[in-house]
Amino acid sequence: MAVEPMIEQRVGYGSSIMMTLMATVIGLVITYWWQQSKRYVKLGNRIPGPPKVPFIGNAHYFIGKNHNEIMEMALRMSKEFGNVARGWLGNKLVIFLTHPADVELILNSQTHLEKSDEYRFFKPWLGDGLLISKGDHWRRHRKLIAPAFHQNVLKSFISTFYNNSLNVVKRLQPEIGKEFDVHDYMSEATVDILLETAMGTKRSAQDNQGFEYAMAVMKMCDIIHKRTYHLLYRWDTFFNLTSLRKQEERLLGIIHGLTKRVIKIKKEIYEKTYVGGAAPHPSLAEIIAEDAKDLNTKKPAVITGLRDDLDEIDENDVGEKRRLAFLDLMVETAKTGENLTDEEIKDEVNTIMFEGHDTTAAGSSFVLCLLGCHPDVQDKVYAELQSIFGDSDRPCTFADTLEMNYLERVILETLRLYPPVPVIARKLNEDIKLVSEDYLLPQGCTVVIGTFKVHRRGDVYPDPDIFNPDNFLPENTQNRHYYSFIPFSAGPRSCVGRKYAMLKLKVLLSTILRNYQISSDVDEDHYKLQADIILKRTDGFRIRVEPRKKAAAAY
Ligand code: HEM
Repeated sequence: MAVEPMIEQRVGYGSSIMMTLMATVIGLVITYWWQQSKRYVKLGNRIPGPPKVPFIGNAHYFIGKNHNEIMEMALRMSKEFGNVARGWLGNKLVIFLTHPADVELILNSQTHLEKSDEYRFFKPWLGDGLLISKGDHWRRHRKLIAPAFHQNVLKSFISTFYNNSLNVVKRLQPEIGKEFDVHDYMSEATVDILLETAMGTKRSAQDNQGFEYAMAVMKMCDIIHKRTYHLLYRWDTFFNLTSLRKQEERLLGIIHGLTKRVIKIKKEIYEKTYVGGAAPHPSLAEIIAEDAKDLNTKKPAVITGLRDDLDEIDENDVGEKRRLAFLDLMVETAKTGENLTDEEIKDEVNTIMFEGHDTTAAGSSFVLCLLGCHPDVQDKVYAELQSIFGDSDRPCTFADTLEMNYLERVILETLRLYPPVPVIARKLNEDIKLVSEDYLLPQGCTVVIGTFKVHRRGDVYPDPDIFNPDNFLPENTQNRHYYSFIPFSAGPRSCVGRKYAMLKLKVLLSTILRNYQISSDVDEDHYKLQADIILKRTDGFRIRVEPRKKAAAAY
C-alpha cells in the first residue's frame, strides 16, 4: 500500500523537473529570439565573422588560449575576413577594422572620442586619467596637459634622457658576448626616466621601488588582459570574488603608494619654496611664449607623416630655461588658478607613468632586435651617428637629435611593423556607414582598430612584411593615406606623449648604438608575438652586444 504514493511522488518530482527544464528552454529560446530580432544584433550579423554560439557568441574562441595563440588566431581571422570582421563577446558586438579610410572615420571624429567599455578595467588604476576619461573632463585635462609636452619642456629633459641612457650602456657591460633579453634593461631605463621627468624624483641605487613599480605595472596589464578576453572575468561580481581581485588590490597598493608619496613630497616642496603664492619663474606659459620671439627662424621638428593637435604649438626652439617635471607642472597649475584636485593629479600621473613606460620599453627593444637582424641598416645608422658625433663621446644634444634622420626612419619603420599599441578600441556613439564596404555599424558597438594589420597592408606598403626604413623617405610618405600609419593613434585623441617618446627613443638608441654593435641569433620570422595591451615578444627580446672599438672610454 505504501509503494503507490512513493511512485506517485517520484512521478510528481519527475514531471516538475521536466516542466522546469521545458520552461527554462522555452525562456532561453524566447530570449535568444528576442535578442536576435534587435536592430543592433541584425546589423552586426550582416558583417562577416566566425560562427557564433547562442548567448556566448565567440567568447569560447579564447578559452584555454595563451597570448601567442590569441595573436595568431586574430591574424588568421583578419586574413580571412579582410577589411571588416565582427565578433560577439556574449551579446556585445565587436567590429574589427583595418582599412585606413574606415580608421579615419573613427579616429578623426569628434563624435567617437569615447573609449570602449573594456577600458573600464583600467579605472581602479588610472581613475579619470587622460587615457580613459571622457567628455568635458577629458577635453579640459587634454588642454591642460598638452602644453606640458611642449618642445621647450621636452628639450629640458635631454640631459636626463642622456644620463639614463649612459647608465644603460654601463649596465649592459656584463652582458657583452652573451645572448640576453634587452627588454628588462629598456624597461628599467624608461621607468627611471619617467620617475625623473614625470614625477621629478630619482631612484637611488639602493632602493628598488622603480623595479617593483614596473613589475606591478606588468602584472596589472596581465589582469586587464584576462578581464578583456574572459567572459566571466568581465563580470564585476564574479571578478570581485576571485583571487585576481585581491592581487589587483595588492598591485594597486604598490603603484598608488609610489605616486601618492611623490605627490605629497612635491606639494610640500612647492609650499616651502613658494611661500606667499609667488609663482615660480619662468612659468610654463612663459617658457612656451618664448616661441613668439623666434618664429620662422628655427628649424621645425615635426616628424614627417605624423600630425596632431600638438604640432600647432611646438614648431620652434628656445634655449633650456627650467626643468619642469610633469608633476611639478600639475602642482603648479593647481596652485595658480586651475581647479585640479589631488585625486585628478594622481590619476594623470599614474596615466603618464603607465602610458610612457611599457610603450617605449617595447618600442626601443624592437628597434634593437631589428637592427640585430639587419646589420646593413645598423651600419647606416652608425654611419649617421659618426657623421654627427665623430669619435667624440660628448653628450647628445637636442640639435643632434634633429640630425638623426635615418635613425628616425628606423624607429618609424619599427613602429610600423611592431606597433607597441597593437589595437585601439572605441565605443561607437552613433551609427556609421563604412567607406571600404557596404556595412552600417550600429551605435553602442565596440570598434577595434587593428593597428598591426593596418600597418601591414599590401595595398599601402610594397612588401609590407619586410623591414625597410626607406618606407619613411619623404617621397614615399607624401602620397600615403594619413591613417595608414597610426602607432600613436591619430586625430584629437592621439598620443599626447609622442614627441616625448620620439625624442627619448632617439637619445636612448643613439647612445646605445654609439657604444655597442648589436647582433641577433633569431631572425624576424621566428619572433613569437603577443598582442594584449602592449605588443611584445614572448620568446624574449634576445640580442647580443659587442663594444664599438672607440667607445671603451665611455664605460
Ligand atoms: C613608442 C611610444 C608610445 C606609443 C607607441 C604610444 C601610443 C599611444 C596610442 C596608440 C595611444 C591611443 C590609445 C587609445 O586610444 O587607446 C596613446 C595615448 C596616450 N599616450 Fe602614448 N604612446 C607612446 C608613448 C607615450 C609616452 C612616452 C607618454 C607620456 C609620457 C604617453 C602618454 C599617452 C597618453 C596620456 C595618452 C592618452 C591621450 C588621450 O586619450 O588624450 N604615450 N599612446
